[in-house]
Amino acid sequence: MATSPNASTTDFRAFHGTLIHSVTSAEIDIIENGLLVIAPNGKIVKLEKGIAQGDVNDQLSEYGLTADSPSFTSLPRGEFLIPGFIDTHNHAPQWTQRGLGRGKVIMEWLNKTTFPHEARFADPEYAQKTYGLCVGGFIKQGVTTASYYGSLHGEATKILAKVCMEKGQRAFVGKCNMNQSSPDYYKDASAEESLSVTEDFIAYVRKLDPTSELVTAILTPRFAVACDRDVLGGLGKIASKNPDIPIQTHFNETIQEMEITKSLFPEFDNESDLYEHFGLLNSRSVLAHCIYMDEYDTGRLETLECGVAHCPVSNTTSGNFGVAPIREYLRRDMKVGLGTDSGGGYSSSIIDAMRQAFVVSKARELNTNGEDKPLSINEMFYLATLGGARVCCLDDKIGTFAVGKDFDALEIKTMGEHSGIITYVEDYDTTEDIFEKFVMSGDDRNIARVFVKGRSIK
Ligand SMILES: O=c1[nH]c(=O)c2nc[nH]c2[nH]1
Repeated sequence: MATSPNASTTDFRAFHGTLIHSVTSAEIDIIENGLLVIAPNGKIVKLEKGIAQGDVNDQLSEYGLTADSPSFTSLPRGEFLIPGFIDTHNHAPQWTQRGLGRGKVIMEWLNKTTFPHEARFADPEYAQKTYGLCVGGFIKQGVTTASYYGSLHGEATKILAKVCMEKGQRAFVGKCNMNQSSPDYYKDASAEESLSVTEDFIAYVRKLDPTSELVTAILTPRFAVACDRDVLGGLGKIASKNPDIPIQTHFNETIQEMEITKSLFPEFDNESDLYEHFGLLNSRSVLAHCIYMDEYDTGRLETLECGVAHCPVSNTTSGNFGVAPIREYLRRDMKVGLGTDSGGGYSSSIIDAMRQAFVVSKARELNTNGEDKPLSINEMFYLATLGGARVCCLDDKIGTFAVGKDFDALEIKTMGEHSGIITYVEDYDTTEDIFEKFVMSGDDRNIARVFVKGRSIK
């Protein structure tokens, strides 16, 4: 068993200043003079609003802290805390191919750009080096939780899980199942092998992190195109035997992919029926893209409480310009969050994903003659935080600063040495202005510290 990253933390930690988190998909709470106290186990034990600087010591005394303690942070103007970003769809092996193959449609991009690259993860040394860079790179950009696809290799995917654990990132990690429609050099040897490597991987993760404090195995059929009926059915059985294990796949991503799916599985009229038949759609399912949706598919995902991983950068820059109906998902209060789809897109930043989600929502407004209004700043932020937590069924644990949740957070700085190239903060800016400047023009230089379960990991 790996040592818990919090084992050496013995002190309470506290912050005083501006705290910003979502209340609903459309509303944020900007808490001025907030006081947040975090217990040594990483849980938030106190959240108070409107505490004057002079009253901080009184509020902290029961935790053995004062305003002079090293684990107390006072956030001056231009600095604030937000919940950590949640990347609901991320291909870890594609870290070193981001941006490659723009303009290719999905099958050409997979065959020419992606599979030759992912095949390199047969080499554990390459996996160790690349996954270290990948997980470190996402942490640097404020991703406190990621849902990762690994490659098809069991050993490399174990390395990915271990790297997340060691670096302290919360993660779902999945061995990618794919035993058809790909070249022989990058394909599971058989359905049996695909499933047995998956079960071995699940057992490994259960040992690595027995209570899923940070790392959880996730079932990862790449997409129906890449899996035969035995693999899909076998994964469905594993899902029903392991009700704590989430499932991720790609769903209604491109017209080409949907046509190939139909030709391989003619007995199903749509992808909802297909994945549901094999036991892969439930409240733990994280479905990437969900772009080309009719009322039937949308209704099934709503009824089955599946989560949608919206990946606006890859949806609009690989092959077609895919406009997912996010306003409709929000209207129905479906679970929807953001994915960088690192590799599928060119950016590994959730801040970029927020902004591109806005661009896509403007396109959707055009496509619907103004009916689907564009996303607001608050909605973009919700998708990156609480929305993502809901997609991962982790909203009882993370996504806001509610007492009892784990402290997964980003300390944002917009002035001085951390200002980077953010839109300049003027004396007359309100906190709302500064927050909007961060969402629309900030980057990783504004993310001074990253916390997962109360532990500082950047
Ligand atoms: O964006 C994507 N990235 C992938 O690796 C992939 N595989 C199937 N479908 C996919 N879509």
